[in-house]
Amino acid sequence: MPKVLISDKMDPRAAEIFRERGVEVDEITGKTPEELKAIIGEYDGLAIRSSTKVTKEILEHATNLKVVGRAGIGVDNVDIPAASAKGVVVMNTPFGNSITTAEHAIALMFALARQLPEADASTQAGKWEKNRFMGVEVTGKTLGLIGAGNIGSIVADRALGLKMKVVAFDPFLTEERAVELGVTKVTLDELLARADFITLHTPLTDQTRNILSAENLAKTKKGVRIVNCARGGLIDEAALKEGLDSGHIAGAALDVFVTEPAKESPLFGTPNFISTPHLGASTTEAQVNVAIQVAEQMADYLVSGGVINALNMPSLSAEEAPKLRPYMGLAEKLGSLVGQLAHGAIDRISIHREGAAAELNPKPITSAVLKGFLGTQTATVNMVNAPVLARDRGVEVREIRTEREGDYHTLLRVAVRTADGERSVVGTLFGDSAPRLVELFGIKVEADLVGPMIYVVNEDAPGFIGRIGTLLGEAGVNIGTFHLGRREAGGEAVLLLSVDETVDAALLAKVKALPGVKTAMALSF
Ligand SMILES: NC(=O)c1ccc[n+]([C@@H]2O[C@H](COP(=O)([O-])OP(=O)(O)OC[C@H]3O[C@@H](n4cnc5c(N)ncnc54)[C@H](O)[C@@H]3O)[C@@H](O)[C@H]2O)c1
Ligand SMILES: O=C(O)CC[C@@H](O)C(=O)O
Repeated sequence: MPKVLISDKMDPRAAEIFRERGVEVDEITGKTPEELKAIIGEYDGLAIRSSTKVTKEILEHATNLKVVGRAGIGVDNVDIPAASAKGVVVMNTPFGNSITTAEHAIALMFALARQLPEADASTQAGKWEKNRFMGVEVTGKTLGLIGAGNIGSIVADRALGLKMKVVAFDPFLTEERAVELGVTKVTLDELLARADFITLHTPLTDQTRNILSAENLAKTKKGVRIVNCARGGLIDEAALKEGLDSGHIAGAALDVFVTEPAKESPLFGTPNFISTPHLGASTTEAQVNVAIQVAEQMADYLVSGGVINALNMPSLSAEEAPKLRPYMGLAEKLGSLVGQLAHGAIDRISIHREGAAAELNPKPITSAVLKGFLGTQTATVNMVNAPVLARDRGVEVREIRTEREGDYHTLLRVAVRTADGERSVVGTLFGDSAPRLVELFGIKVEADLVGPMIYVVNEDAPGFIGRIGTLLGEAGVNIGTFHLGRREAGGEAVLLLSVDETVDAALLAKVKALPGVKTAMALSF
């Protein structure tokens, strides 16, 4: 039974769902990194929010770990490259807390517009400073949205409902989507010049870090009010403090900080500055949503191989998984075969799905081909990092589908481009489950690709099979299966033999020395 650790505070529904789905679960929160290292080896899954830092060191101790599930959106606390290198799938729950976070941004915008926290503190201090707190309306004002993804678009919807005008800066926002959202797509400079309120909704990346830098803050309209419920680091906190002190910025509300927990900050105590302790996702509804989603996704993966919302692996639903599994087995074998046989640099792999295979989700099949192919070059490849490794090695990957059925009702064809031209291997599933090679470099040959094998290319001539059989027999090598194919009678022939143990180089040299043999290689699957 797979075992999961919930290491951050999470709604109890998560543990219930794991148990209902046949996954053992421990809830142990508040562990130090050292304590986590000591226990992580026991677990197949790790369910977290933002407190647990899944570092390279933790992953090194996670000998059984298969999946990290983030109950939330941001995965800044997970070393995804290190997880990918270990074949650990990293998932998040991209939608469960979006409404809640958008509502928090709107709440902070209103809190700034009417100075609610300061008015509250003053009133409760018995001051009744009615004349001190003069606010502004949001109606008719321009909201500048930096990032118009899930949360940004909900904020836009709510702001439009409040009769604000919304301008958005997001390099990935299409004109069509902007029209659909009812926002005007603008450049960052236009946004800075026009916005009465600015709200940020991007991830923290090299492009977005300090997107509100001192220079950009200086380009904002005097009296601007700024909200950040996305990630600390999007705003230069020192420059923000200067802008508030000078009065250029009328107010700022931060839910997120460069350093969290933010126990101290030069911003604390600044007039017109509001802060919350990373509460964007903290509503009962959002926490139930993300807890349920993360547990369902992780249990699907651990129990049936379904992959949803993974950041380092293609999606694969729990329904698809059983259907795709035999194809992934076939794909890996074909990738491995072509990796073992094709010589020289390969700069392109094409994966053709034909007949029934054309209907399937291509991504897991592609990952499996690449895993098989790259597995002949490196031991550290897995389904998760295979596409990245292929890209890093300059291998272009093409996915091609043909609905039409040929001789077989379902086929996978893996073709590689080498300096000598394109070479392909083709396989099918017998009985929809048993992987079988049916063509090798243009020659029809049916074979199971299992265990140690010998591949021989020879001239088709009488007596050859007897000679190789005798040679292997004399060397004490037992032949399991024997598969023959040829281009035409008397032409080039291919022989694939499965043997009970790997043949050594000396025996292989004797095979190569047999009359008519052009190539002889040991293969393994
Ligand atoms: N405060 C919280 O508790 C809380 C809760 C949930 C999410 N978040 C954070 O909110 C942020 C947004 O989440 P989301 O679900 O909307 O993400 P999303 O991926 O749906 O949207 C992000 C948007 O940012 C845009 N973007 C990327 N690079 C950009 C750039 N250089 N300039 C402008 N736009 C850029 C993307 O195109 C995308 O549209 C994330 O950082 C997430 O971690 C915080
Ligand atoms: O888990 C939380 O409370 C914060 C979540 C939030 O930062 C997110 O990115 O989803």
